[in-house]
Amino acid sequence: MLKIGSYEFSSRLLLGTGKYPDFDIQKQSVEVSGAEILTFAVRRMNIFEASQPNFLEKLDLKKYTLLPNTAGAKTAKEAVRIAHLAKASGLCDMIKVEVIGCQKTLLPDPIETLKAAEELVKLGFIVLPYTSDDVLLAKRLEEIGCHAIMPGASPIGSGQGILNPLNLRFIIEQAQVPVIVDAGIGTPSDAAIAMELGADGVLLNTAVSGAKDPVRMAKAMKLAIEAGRLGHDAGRIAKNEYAIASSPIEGMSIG
Ligand SMILES: CC(=O)[C@@H](O)[C@H](O)COP(=O)(O)O
Repeated sequence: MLKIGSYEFSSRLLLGTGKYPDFDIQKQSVEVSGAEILTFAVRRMNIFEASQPNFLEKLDLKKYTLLPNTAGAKTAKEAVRIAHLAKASGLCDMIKVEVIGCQKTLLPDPIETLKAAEELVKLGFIVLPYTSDDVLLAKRLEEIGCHAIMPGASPIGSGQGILNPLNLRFIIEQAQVPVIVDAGIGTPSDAAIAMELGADGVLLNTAVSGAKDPVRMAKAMKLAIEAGRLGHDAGRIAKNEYAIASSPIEGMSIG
């Protein structure tokens, strides 16, 4: 079970809802992924205008927990304002804090992210900040009361996979709240590695929505995340410098 604040989920895949070729493919991808948490940019939605086109309109929203995100915010103040909008729409009291500090790399601004997260925790939101893979910043975010930490694997949409597995491992080792690897996942094996490292979940979007066959990729991601988790829980063997025979013959008499 993935527990975030008072919420519990059986799927450890969190899926983004943007950039699909069309809404039917989005719907099928979401369904086969088994994801229970869907994230969306509040700024992209006409949350108060039922008559306006809505990019979540094909989805049966009763089946999912919506995780609004503050994409588009460049300051803590903007992120807090977007979070208030999301809460006022009654969609969910969880918020993914995303405060981007650089438009070219889309890397998060650590100071504004920390400020926004701190304020939103105080206001009673369930706060999931998207952060870099900085180990000490992850610690600070947990200390101020964030309910999960979402370190990036690599820049959003880059599909480069996990650039610094050691940092992710340190973040995971020290965390008492769920760690959800977010952004930069390119392939199912990237997602599996995140889970093998001990992550509690993976949030991804582009790897599925931009795949040649998004529906198949959504299924592959589901299976990879399940396999990675299973592998982690099963406990990997130690790495050895030299070979160790798989079928030991010591003590056996060979005629
Ligand atoms: C949808 C969302 O929240 C993105 O900002 C997220 O970080 C996913 O990144 P990828 O598209 O690289 O998976």
